Amino acid sequence: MTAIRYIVCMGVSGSGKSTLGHAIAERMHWPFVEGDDLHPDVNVEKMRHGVPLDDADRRPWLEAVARTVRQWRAQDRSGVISCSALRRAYRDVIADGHEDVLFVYLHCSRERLAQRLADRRGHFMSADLLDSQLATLEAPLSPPERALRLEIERPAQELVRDVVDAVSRSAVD
Ligand SMILES: Nc1ncnc2c1ncn2[C@@H]1O[C@H](COP(=O)(O)OP(=O)(O)OP(=O)(O)O)[C@@H](O)[C@H]1O
Ligand SMILES: O=C(O)[C@H](O)[C@@H](O)[C@H](O)[C@H](O)CO
Repeated sequence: MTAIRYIVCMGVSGSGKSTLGHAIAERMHWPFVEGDDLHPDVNVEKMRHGVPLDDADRRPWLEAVARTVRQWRAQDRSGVISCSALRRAYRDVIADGHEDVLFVYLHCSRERLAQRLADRRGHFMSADLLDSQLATLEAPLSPPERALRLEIERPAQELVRDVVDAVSRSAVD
């Protein structure tokens, strides 16, 4: 099996992608890129106003995420990135035909997600967008995709350990 070199923390808004992504990157000593920082300003304004993004809005953003992974690969470096990557077609853009990308899918109940978004301060994402995010989500199926589903109710340290184990196993299998 191809060794995992890139981790995409994916899931709907508020599922904990940034939080877990940081923790994984720190544990692995890999760089972390916050996928939200790659949105064009026009997307951020839409989300701030509670307007869901569509496929056309997401295209330049997904291309920027894919470019980040491509640059890491060209430099022979590993990395972790957060990106909702809600649909299979979006993940295909990011994986770009390579098998070295693991999608870590953060799963959570709607109630818990709504609570987290309500409690969160200082983030542009409107909590009103949760239902459209859930409607858009196509949960990854592994196989054919290379994905690891994690229940985010579990302690963060355990989630990090599961990801590290998956990466380690992929290097020896
Ligand atoms: N394991 C956890 N346990 C409890 N709360 C958490 C956990 N992980 C994240 N949170 C909290 O949930 C909220 C959402 O987390 P985070 O910003 O990491 O999600 P996200 O998926 O990156 O969101 P977005 O896509 O909207 O940027 C934050 O307030 C964060 O502190
Ligand atoms: O795909 C989308 O609808 C959005 O881009 C979001 O998911 C954000 O990037 C992010 O997660 C918000 O905080």
